[in-house]
Amino acid sequence: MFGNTFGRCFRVTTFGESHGPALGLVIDGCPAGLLLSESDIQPELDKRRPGQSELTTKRSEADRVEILSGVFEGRTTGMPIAMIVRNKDVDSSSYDAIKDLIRPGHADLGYMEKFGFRDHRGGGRSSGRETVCRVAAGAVAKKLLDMKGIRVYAHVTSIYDVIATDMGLDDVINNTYTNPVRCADLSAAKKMEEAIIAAKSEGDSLGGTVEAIALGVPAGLGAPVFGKLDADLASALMGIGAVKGVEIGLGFESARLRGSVMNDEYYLDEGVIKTRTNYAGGIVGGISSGMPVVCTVAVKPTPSVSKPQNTVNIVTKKESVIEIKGRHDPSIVPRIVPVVESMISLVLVDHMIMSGRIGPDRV
Ligand SMILES: Cc1cc2nc3c(=O)[nH]c(=O)nc-3n(C[C@H](O)[C@H](O)[C@H](O)COP(=O)(O)O)c2cc1C
Ligand SMILES: C=C(O[C@@H]1CC(C(=O)O)=C[C@@H](OP(=O)(O)O)[C@H]1O)C(=O)O
Repeated sequence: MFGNTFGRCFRVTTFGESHGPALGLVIDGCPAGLLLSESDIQPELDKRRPGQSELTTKRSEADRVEILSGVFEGRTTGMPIAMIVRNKDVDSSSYDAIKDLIRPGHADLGYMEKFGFRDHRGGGRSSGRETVCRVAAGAVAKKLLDMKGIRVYAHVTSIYDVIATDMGLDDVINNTYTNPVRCADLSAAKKMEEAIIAAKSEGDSLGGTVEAIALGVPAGLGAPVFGKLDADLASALMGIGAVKGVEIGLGFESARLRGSVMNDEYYLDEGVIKTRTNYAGGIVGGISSGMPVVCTVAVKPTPSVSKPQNTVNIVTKKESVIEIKGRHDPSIVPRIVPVVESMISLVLVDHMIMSGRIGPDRV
């Protein structure tokens, strides 16, 4: 079945369900010789794991990663790297009451139409829990990119109507993971936190935006027609649950500008061609320009809310009302930040290997 594998050269297959015994992944195409242990992966999983604050689902998972293969004497072997994370705090009981009701905004109906059955215990493969696998794979990608001087940072820029001020790179690097909102503007982070808690107390949820920047990306990544770098990034980011929009550079704002304003004009810096602005977000013609790659994603509010909502009972075929109890993120936005970093890292490492900048066999 296609749909569970990412990538062309650095391929990642994920498996497992949110309410099964474990989730896991296999990376095929990681070059040999990379120093790798669980301690490289765990800190990234710790940024994403649930149950860390009032702003997240109460499901309490340690998300301890185990490497099962592909590493010998502390280095990757070039063979498939398999990892698992065991589910420790599964509680399917809250789903019993909504067994026959499809949740508005969640994947229930689509999965049922496609596969012809309904596993009512949580979201299964459509659960945000699956992103634990993407973050584990992203940690390996980040290590490979780091060796080439490429770093990827994401941070929350808005939650509903609270907007962070433009942050400098140092603030993004130093502040983002110091607060539960994952926002580099600390005073906006406080207001965002209050907004999420207020929505939660009303049985509701909030969305927002996350910006990401990749530094050190060399010019020349991406293909001119198919496999454009911006198209691959959009696909990878849109493939994260709850992401409803992706912008590269100025994105939708560019539709309101004139060409003379939007164009990043060139100049010579001691013989090197550069641009002073970066409205294109570091990609022109599907190929990286050497400027930082900048993307923004729009994240919808969590679909599972406890406010009553209209739906349909799939057994009685009658209209009904659903009230979702259980453990849910009142906003997905803070928890998606490391997932965004991971998906961008996976796309970049794939292109680095594809273009020969990282050797396919050994680092
Ligand atoms: C990190 C993360 C956490 C999520 N947490 C929840 C949650 O607690 N409850 C929920 O209903 N949806 C949650 N979602 C969103 C659903 O998984 C997603 O909305 C669903 O799969 C439908 O996909 P779509 O929104 O992309 O159409 C989460 C998503 C991510 C990425
Ligand atoms: C467990 C995680 O988030 C889950 C994402 C999720 C969903 O529907 O996406 C629903 C909730 O899970 P459950 O199925 O246990 O009710 C969240 O707790 C996680 O991200 O690790």
